[in-house]
Amino acid sequence: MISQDNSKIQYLDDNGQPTLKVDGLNVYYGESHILRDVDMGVAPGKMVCLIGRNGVGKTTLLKTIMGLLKPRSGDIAFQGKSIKGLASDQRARAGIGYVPQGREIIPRLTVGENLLLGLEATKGGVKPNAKVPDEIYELFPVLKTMLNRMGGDLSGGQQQQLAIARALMGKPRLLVLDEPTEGIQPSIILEIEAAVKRIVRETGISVLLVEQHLHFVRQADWYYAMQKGGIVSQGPTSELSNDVIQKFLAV
Ligand SMILES: Nc1ncnc2c1ncn2[C@@H]1O[C@H](COP(=O)(O)OP(=O)(O)OP(=O)(O)O)[C@@H](O)[C@H]1O
Repeated sequence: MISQDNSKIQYLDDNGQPTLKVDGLNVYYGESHILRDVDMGVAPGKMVCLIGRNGVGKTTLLKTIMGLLKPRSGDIAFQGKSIKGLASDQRARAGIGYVPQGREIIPRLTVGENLLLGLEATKGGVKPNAKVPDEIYELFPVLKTMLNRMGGDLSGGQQQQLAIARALMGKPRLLVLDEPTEGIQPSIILEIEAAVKRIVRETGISVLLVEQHLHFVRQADWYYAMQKGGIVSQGPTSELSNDVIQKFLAV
């Protein structure tokens, strides 16, 4: 495995100003120390995957990046500027799209209405007569056929696609996805994986995701492995060793 410090410097330095940079983050729930001195980052136009067993702090890290949890120490910079003082809605408007675990689709709104809610993260907000751009349907064709269905009537995989599409409506520069394939059937996992790859390739949006499926993890450019609230290993996913896979993925 590559040594942690060298690879970290190489990864972030070779790619220009990082889209996201997290430095020395410490987060507590009450007195429980959950994140310990976390340093990590996402380079522009890259896909970065966070791996680790249940309960190691992956969701806590994403929530802290989104401003839903307050760190006790450390800094978070987005496109070169600290966002530590910004509330979560301000982080969304600054260009960070978030799809939480469980997706949070509004069940009693239609697919179309759920999509338009994503415009709240744009400067103009939701305007009357707002439309969903065609690119969204090109990425997720199933949504076009279901525009008038209630969000709550969609399958888990369809809801996940809707949640990612809704986040894209906010025109983010960084998309943060918390286990997008959790509880989703294998054929749909491949569709979601392909859509995320296409987003990175065609739009230049950077992606940070938590993922357990090895095939999906391998699509990322870089991985960070977490254990007990700290980053314990990182490197290009092309160099993921069996040892790392055994230790950090539920395969
Ligand atoms: N609201 C909370 N209050 C107190 N402790 C919490 C809270 N939420 C999470 N924790 C604890 O923080 C630790 C990290 O949880 P977190 O959800 O970040 O882990 P994770 O790696 O995302 O795991 P999973 O894949 O199961 O979601 C766990 O020990 C968990 O029990």
